[in-house]
Amino acid sequence: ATFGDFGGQYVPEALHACLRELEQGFESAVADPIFWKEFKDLYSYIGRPSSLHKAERLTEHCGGAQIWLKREDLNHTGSHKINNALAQVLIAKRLGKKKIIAETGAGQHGVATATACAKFGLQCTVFMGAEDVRRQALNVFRMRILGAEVVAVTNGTKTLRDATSEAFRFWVSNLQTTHYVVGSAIGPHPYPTLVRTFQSVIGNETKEQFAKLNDGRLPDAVVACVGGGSNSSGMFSPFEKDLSVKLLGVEAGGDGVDTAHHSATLTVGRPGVFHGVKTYVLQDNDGQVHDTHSVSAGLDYPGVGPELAAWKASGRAEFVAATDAQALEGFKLLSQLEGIIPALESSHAVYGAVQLAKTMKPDQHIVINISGRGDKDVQSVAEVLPKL
Ligand SMILES: Cc1ncc(COP(=O)(O)O)c(/C=N/[C@H](C(=O)O)[C@@H](O)C(C)C)c1O
Repeated sequence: ATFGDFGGQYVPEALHACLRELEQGFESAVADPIFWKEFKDLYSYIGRPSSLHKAERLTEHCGGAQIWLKREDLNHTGSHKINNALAQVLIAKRLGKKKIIAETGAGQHGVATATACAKFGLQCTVFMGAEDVRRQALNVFRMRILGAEVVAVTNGTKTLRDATSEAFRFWVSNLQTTHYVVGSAIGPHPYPTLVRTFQSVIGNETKEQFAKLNDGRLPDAVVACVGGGSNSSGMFSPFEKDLSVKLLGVEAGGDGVDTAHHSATLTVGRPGVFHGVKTYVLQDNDGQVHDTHSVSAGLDYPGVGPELAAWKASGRAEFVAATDAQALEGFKLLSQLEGIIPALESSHAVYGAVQLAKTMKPDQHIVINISGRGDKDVQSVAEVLPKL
């Protein structure tokens, strides 16, 4: 399946059989009411539906649109990652897999996968760049306490792209027994479709909750941060056909998109193949993939989901970048105006939404997806707190 010119399976022959098996497992699961009942039975474990409520003081601060918050940070384990991890582990069980592997950067996806494996009794190994092991130590402790093995990956830049490459290398030689739970809407088909399908619980709930609170109407804009693209495609996809709803994705502008230190793949990248899929990539003129930077580990990735690349190409969604400093501003605003400490990843969406809200009228409405909570980040923010 492709998304316009994007998507596909650019992988070695060795992976074709297991991707076909996964595609069949995914399609039979989504067609099976028993699977959806199993998934729905997990809602009380996750804490679904996550709440949608007004951000009164943030709205007042901006003096423009009414701002609403979709609280994926309140899910069990602290982010939206649990939605996809649980669904993929259910599918792995239906495929008779005994072992689960995952990659992680911020550690949230690793914790979500370790949690799902503890819940369903599968062996779990998480690959994590050694640099990320250092900067997200809290989540490494959590993964280990949950019974997962954490493999610190020391080659390359020791961050997410190396962890993902290592996870694929391990998977190729363990295909029969192992399912790779990919953490974002990236990778070869069927992963982008599969991950977006399970994350679209975010946008579907938002649409229903907002209508109930606002006489059946739609919001005027929905905003989400963009790393690999799972929380954004999950929030955007249910609104894709509602053309009156603006879709705004906020990427990691790092030290500035005019510098070499950022992860703004859709803002300044261009079409290419990366991690098995045709999408947008941050690359130089010879196609060498750039090293990236972001204050948030979860957005620190040179690729992005092919569905977002197609929405950029078609103009259905708009993408902007927020720098590290602007994300820290968003982190501070939500903490001090709403009493909610957001993940640094989500802080990018807060900043982008605040800028947009200021250009809109008080009778218009914006929903921000708060993809995760900031406990994991308070240590690194504390270092820059005086400047906050
Ligand atoms: C709280 C939070 N918010 C947003 C993101 C960005 O991931 P997407 O929603 O897939 O764009 C993340 C991404 N976290 C991943 C992780 O925890 O491993 C990330 O580092 C990798 C899966 C890409 C996140 O943790």
